[in-house]
Amino acid sequence: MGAKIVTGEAGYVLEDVPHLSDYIPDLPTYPNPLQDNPAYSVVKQYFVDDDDTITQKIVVHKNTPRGVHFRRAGPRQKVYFESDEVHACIVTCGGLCPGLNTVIREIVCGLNYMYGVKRVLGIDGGYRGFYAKNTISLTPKSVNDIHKRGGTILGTSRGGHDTSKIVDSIQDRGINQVYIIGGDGTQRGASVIFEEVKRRGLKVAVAGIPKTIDNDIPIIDKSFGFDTAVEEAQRAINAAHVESESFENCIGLVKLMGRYSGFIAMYATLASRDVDCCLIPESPFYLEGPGGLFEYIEKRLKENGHMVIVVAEGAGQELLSESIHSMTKEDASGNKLLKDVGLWISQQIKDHFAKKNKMTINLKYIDPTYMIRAIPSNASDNVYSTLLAQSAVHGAMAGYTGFTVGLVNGRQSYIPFYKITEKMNKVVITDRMWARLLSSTNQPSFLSVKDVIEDKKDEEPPQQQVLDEESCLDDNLVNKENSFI
Ligand SMILES: Nc1ncnc2c1ncn2[C@@H]1O[C@H](COP(=O)(O)OP(=O)(O)OP(=O)(O)O)[C@@H](O)[C@H]1O
Ligand SMILES: O=P(O)(O)OC[C@H]1O[C@](O)(CO)[C@@H](O)[C@@H]1O
Ligand SMILES: [Mg+2]
Repeated sequence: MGAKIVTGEAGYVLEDVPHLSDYIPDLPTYPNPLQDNPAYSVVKQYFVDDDDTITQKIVVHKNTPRGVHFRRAGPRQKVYFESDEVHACIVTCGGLCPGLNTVIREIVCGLNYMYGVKRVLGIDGGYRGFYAKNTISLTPKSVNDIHKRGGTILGTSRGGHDTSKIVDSIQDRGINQVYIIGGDGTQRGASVIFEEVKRRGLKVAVAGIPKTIDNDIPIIDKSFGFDTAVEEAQRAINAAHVESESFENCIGLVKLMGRYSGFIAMYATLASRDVDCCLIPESPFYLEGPGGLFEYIEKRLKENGHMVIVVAEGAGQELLSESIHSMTKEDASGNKLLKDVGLWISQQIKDHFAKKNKMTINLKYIDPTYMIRAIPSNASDNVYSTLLAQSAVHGAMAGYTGFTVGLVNGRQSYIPFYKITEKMNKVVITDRMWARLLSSTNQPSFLSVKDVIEDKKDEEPPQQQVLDEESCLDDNLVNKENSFI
């Protein structure tokens, strides 16, 4: 389906989400049952006005266009489903992330407590569970405690997305609301499910809830579970620091998740203050020679006797592919399989210092990657996950479909799938946040002045990346940094 674009004065653009009534004529509407709910009856203007939209661009100049907006999430006065007509299902796909169980819990409880919906199914083990497994019945009672546990009670998987089998299963089971929790790949899968549902003319609302521990989804302020992951990473960094302080010439090395986006490593480094060097996929580095990593390590050890290095799993992959050849190239979803930068860099450092009898060093390597995503979410991610789940429920009940729910500049919004899947959110190393990190660690930038000038001469701006306050005036660019600071 083509984009639903509404324009207004002063360069206002609404990138709207699809609605069931776009392709099913004469759908009946019903008063929102929340109007009789005692908890909400005291709230003035509880229902969201249909004209409410959220701006993507928060820093503007006097004469710049108002730019892209998204539909504000929340309960509507009229709903498109009667309570006992709803038959919902929930699926979780891709990697784990703290908060998954909270989102599941709050969809089930939100549907039940706010809209009186009793029939909710869990799909077992990701997309393939639609056609290859039995479903799990979910009630407020059965999900009551799950937010205290890590992982997903539904199980998850990569690969196995067979659109027509999935939509057949939706149709055969009489499901009319589908809640899909997952990362960029999952949202791409959700988008094709929506297209197929629409092609068949089904009254089925498809709602995505974005999940990514790497924080690599664009538009949204940040992903649920990210704060928890950064907090948990502190424990590994602290251990690396304690170890490195206790031995002579000791390097504590911590590998964190971050396939293409180094946000966890960057924020964990900024939070810790004990890190001397942070390596991320977006910032190429080199080992040998002036300005290289070995020279910096030698300097820090001479100055301080110890150091801590944090490396994101996707960092330096171009260096590794020169020296390690691996047979398996992709996972079941088609994501490139990475080589272990932590082990590789540990060996390179040891070899370098052993080679010329340069210095006797100790190196302690800590790999907590799965530990930081398998834990339950912290308090703030629990609240965040709850709001996302409730917004998704309000959207589906109001007949919206083909949307991902997300926080944009601190407000819950409905975002069309294509905005979420067309780009990837990455750290912009020529922006202020990375400069803050460099000035906090004092590590080399691994960029010569010439590189920076060359970079700036590049015709294409870095369109899909998180930008700093001053660089968000271009309509095409994504500004997300304000919500982080
Ligand atoms: N282009 C696509 N079309 C249909 N389905 C897709 C597409 N890309 C991925 N999927 C499906 O989405 C599911 C999850 O994808 P993937 O394993 O890439 O994880 P993800 O959602 O990106 O999460 P994360 O990367 O955070 O772990 C898989 O079942 C995969 O088959
Ligand atoms: O080993 P798995 O489960 O495929 O997951 C690893 C990948 O998943 C992620 O955590 C994203 O979900 C990446 O950071 C990591 O590369
Ligand atoms: Mg992904």
